[in-house]
Amino acid sequence: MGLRGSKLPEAHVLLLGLDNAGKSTFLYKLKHNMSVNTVPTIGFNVEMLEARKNGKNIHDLATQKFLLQMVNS
Ligand SMILES: Nc1nc2c(ncn2[C@@H]2O[C@H](COP(=O)(O)OP(=O)(O)OP(=O)(O)O)[C@@H](O)[C@H]2O)c(=O)[nH]1
Ligand SMILES: [Mg+2]
Repeated sequence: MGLRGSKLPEAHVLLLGLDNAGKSTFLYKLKHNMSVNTVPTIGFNVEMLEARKNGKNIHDLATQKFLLQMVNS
């Protein structure tokens, strides 16, 4: 966590899962709010996300129900 000139705290989040689990799909759904076609990731993906997007606080993402809605919508 850090501030880096912003009032919003900064967090580094590591998303781990088995091959083909949907990690990249989930990451790009969060970042772009759209479902993207993915290819198997070689190495890893790194993206920066705003803590607040579309009026939703990132803390709202903690519920599984919300996560499933995000990915499947
Ligand atoms: N039905 C369904 N398919 C999903 C979902 N999320 C991802 N997929 C599909 O699962 C496949 C793998 O998704 P990826 O996001 O590439 O998975 P990954 O975990 O990044 O895979 P690696 O990079 O190989 O580790 C793709 O064909 C996605 O379309 C989901 O919520 N439901
Ligand atoms: Mg991937």
